[in-house]
Amino acid sequence: MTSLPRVFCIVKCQATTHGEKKWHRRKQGEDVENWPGVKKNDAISRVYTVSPRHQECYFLRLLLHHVRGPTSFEDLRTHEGHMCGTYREACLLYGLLEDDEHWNLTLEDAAATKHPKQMRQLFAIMLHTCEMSNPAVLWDNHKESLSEDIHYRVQCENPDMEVLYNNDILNEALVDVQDRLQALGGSSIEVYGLPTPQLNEGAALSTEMTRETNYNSEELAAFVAANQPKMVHDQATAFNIIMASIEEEHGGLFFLDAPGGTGKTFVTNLILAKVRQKKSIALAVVSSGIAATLLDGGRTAHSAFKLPLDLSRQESPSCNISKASAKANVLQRCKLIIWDEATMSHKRAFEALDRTLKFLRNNDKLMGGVTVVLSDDFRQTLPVIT
Ligand SMILES: Nc1ncnc2c1ncn2[C@@H]1O[C@H](COP(=O)(O)OP(=O)(O)OP(=O)(O)O)[C@@H](O)[C@H]1O
Repeated sequence: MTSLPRVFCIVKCQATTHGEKKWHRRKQGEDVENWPGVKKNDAISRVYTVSPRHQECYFLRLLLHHVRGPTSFEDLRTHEGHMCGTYREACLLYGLLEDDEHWNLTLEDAAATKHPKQMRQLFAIMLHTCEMSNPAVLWDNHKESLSEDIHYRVQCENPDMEVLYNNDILNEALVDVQDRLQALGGSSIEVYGLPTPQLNEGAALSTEMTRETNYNSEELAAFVAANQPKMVHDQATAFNIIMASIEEEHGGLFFLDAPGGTGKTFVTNLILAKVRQKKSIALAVVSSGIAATLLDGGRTAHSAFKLPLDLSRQESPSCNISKASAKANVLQRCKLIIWDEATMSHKRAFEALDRTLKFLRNNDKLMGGVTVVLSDDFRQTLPVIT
């Protein structure tokens, strides 16, 4: 019964005066050779109208008008042998979408005269109503103007360092654009091809986090490119083993031991740069303040981990860091901890760190699954005489 309307239709019989209705077989055209079930005829038909708001449907409709002889949806999305992930991308490759240059100029003009908050409102309106071809490229071109007020606020909170535009600043701007878009009744921001904002980043723009993420990737890449080839065989072996542990997220505890002046600090600075270059967090701590100046971004272990001062008197000490604090956020996200001059620290300092990392990261592996590199030279430690 379900196929009845496809095969038959009911029409009024012209011959009778009473308008009697009769079933007639539908005109279906001729079969297409090698395509069972497909018919062809010379009838003119209509394609459904689709609103540009239903983005992928709209782009599919656009392609149906321009691509000749497609045999499947995949075929429709394929341009010169490359199958696109979306119909929008295929439309772009076919040159069916208009250039976004006038939207680019609009945002450039706004950047010169408007407050970043007003720019974000403008960008949200543009996303919602202007059917731009590639909003992600516009975001990329103007993300710094769109988040300038947030950058300024973070800079005022951290007057002793030059704050760079980092992912957390851009994330806050994206969250604001998303809120404004939703207030206008628009879709979620990913629908427009923009990065998904992280909503639970309350402590992300804290001084602690800014300090650990405020690195210039290009400068670090240049430093790595200049120094990595200089490593001697043993340095390269240590470097590769530690980098593999970080990249594969195996965690583990390493001890970098070599006589003084043989390049331990050289290797650790290279590892720090390599990790930070990828926007990951790498903490560099040392036991004494003066040695902290030798490591890039170095701090004393007591300051970074809030170690208790009376380590020798406590049986099982742990760091004074609560789970909701900014320090905890840094330790939860960090991939590497380098502890130089490790032989100068009390063994309970390492036990306290181990306990704290396990607790903060909800991970029972050694050091909560973070790769920890201890570095020093026992030969330089004076014998303790009691
Ligand atoms: N492969 C290398 N190529 C060029 N210079 C290097 C290399 N390895 C080490 N150096 C240089 O040698 C000097 C001493 O190295 P470094 O300070 O890293 O040694 P160290 O083992 O940390 O010493 P200490 O135990 O006294 O702290 C530094 O100036 C460093 O830049």
